[in-house]
Amino acid sequence: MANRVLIITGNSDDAATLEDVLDRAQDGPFLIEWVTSLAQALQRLESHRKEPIDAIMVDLDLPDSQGLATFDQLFVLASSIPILTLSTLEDDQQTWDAIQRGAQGCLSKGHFNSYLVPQSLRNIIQRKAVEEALFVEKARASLTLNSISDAVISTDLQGNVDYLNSAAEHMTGWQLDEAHGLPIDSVMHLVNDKSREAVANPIVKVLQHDESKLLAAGTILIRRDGSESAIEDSAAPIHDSAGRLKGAVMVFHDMTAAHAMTEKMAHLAQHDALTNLPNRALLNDRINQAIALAERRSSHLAVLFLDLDNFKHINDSLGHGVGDQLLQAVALRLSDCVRSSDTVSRLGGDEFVVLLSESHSADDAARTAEKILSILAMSHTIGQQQLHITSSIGISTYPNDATDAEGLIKNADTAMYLAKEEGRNNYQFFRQEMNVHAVERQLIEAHLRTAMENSEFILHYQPKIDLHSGRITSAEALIRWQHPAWGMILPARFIPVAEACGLIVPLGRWVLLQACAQAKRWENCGYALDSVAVNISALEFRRKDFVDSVESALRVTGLKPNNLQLEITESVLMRDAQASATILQQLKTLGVQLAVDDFGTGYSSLSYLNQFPIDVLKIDRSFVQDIHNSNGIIVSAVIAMGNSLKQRVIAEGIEETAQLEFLRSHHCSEGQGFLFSHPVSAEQFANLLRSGISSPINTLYQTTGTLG
Ligand SMILES: Nc1nc2c(ncn2[C@@H]2O[C@@H]3COP(=O)(O)O[C@H]4[C@@H](O)[C@H](n5cnc6c(=O)[nH]c(N)nc65)O[C@@H]4COP(=O)(O)O[C@H]3[C@H]2O)c(=O)[nH]1
Repeated sequence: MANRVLIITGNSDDAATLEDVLDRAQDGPFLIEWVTSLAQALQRLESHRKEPIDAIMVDLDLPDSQGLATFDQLFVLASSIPILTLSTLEDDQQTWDAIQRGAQGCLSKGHFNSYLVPQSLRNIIQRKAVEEALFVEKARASLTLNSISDAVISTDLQGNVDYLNSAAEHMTGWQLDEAHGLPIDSVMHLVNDKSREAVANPIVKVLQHDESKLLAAGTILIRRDGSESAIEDSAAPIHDSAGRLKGAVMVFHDMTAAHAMTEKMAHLAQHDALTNLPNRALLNDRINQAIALAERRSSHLAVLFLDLDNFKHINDSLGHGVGDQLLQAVALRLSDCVRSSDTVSRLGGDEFVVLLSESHSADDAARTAEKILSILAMSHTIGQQQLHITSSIGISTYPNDATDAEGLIKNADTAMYLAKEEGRNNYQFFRQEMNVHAVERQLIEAHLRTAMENSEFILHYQPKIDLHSGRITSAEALIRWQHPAWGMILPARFIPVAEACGLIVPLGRWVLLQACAQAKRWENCGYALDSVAVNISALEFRRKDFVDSVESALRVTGLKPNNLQLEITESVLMRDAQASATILQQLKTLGVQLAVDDFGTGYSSLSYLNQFPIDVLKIDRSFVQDIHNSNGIIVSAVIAMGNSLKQRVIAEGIEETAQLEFLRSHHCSEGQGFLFSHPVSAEQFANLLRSGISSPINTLYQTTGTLG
């Protein structure tokens, strides 16, 4: 491609010679433009962008400008174009000055006809092009280095800093011009994060061994202002084109945020997000560590499995927000109950596990469990509400109950279930036979699921007797499970399982329907029964559709509401007395009779009892059977209370004539128990209705004469 050359000279001979030599040049082709004055030259350069000039040849002595002033003015517009001055030998100083100011060289007048002229011109054009490319390359490198987030710092062969990019300036606190020439160690002060001892700069090692080096892990860079950041990366040698070592460069970046993020991720992986307590994974680690320690010291440890009683009810009725806050409050209280060497963890839901890693004896664990029970039972203020909650705890110990984390947790869980069955708000130590119990539960649950479809349940009925007339007043329906292989199973074995897995709801509906239908059949046969009584479990009682299901059973069977008695245990009623009062009121509106079962065992608040629309109080069997030892103090007090509240009192579990005599003499109106009859099938019950009760009661009536 032709190179465009601008010749600026007032001397037409010089111009002609130059044009001639360039025209003939083999290094060409050249396109020549000739102007005679500086003004014309400047004018031409204005349009340089449109038609670029590749080189300028200028005589500094022009008609309108002389000497270096000519060069200076020209250079303002043509700094990127290589310029050769045309001079005489006498102009030596001026030529030198022009080169100092940016000229690429000079051509001596009198030698313009030489083949060296086009050659020199070609050389300076090429050199300028290379310089330009280098400049662009350097600008690009500089821009890139200053816009990356990695810090880059380089040194010469002696390890003195010769470059820092912006990120390195920011991270070290040193500007390039301040750091330039300083030893790398004074600009980058490195220490180990743990030992705080100085760490050798990898640049020094690179210069010693002429090979790349990684920065030691855990290196901290101390900035000029004393602040610190964790850094990571490597250093490498810089070689010249001949492969000689010229210096070293180090690239590094701030790991502080990444380290913090890693730590946060590790924390999240091992902790429960809601309570910030260790989760199951971390708990397992801690238990395994504690076991290893206990093994070396031949000591003990204990695992407490804790479950909140009726937490689901709080969650369902007050919302998950309140439930979450309650769990957080429980987490805090639990943490306050134990030593710092112990671990409180949340497994999920309302299940917590406490590891007592320095439990010296079972008594230690029992004391902690008692402390936890009483501290959690204290009221919790959540927002505007005062919440009351109890908990059930199962305890397993190492090495007695299990020798690994999984076994200890599992056995404590099993013991916790027993604590629930024992009436909640208590703790139980694991015993090996509980495992048998747990396996049995699972088996029962599996069989329960098909028992309904296979019609394996039947109802037995136990008569309630008017203790003054001996008449059968009503029947209590009691469920039995006739398992094809296991035989007759009593409710104590399967009702708690059905309650725990929710099967009690369909089962309870079936009982209600069957009992109402049977009562209606007896009514149709002309048997005068006041009512049939049905036991209602906590889960059924709290269901929103419970009142509807009672109403539907009455409608379907045609039994009058007043002929149905619902027995609800005292502890179920008292668990949330206010809510219970509402449900009882709805049932009362329906017209059914309401009885408090197991009365005396559930710590009733008498003020509530007074508000409940209760018809019947059933004195728990344990009090009746204790009449002999306690002179019947509780029984007589309950009878007196029932009479004053205008509630009928029924005594459960009458087995002995002496008990019957006591009850009658204290004006207890009704009773049931083996003394009169065990629970019997519907047919046998019909026989009883026909023939009446043949039991010591009749003898009693005969000997005492009058009734009531
Ligand atoms: N030692 C002794 N026991 C006597 C005597 N008289 C009656 N019993 C027993 O005492 C229990 C009375 O029922 P409960 O207290 O409501 O206690 C019931 C009740 O809580 C529950 N249950 C029974 N049927 C149902 C049902 O259909 N639904 C629900 N939710 N629970 C039921 O199972 C519990 C146990 O029922 P059963 O095994 O049938 O046991 C019955 C009955 O057989 C006596 O003189 N001495």
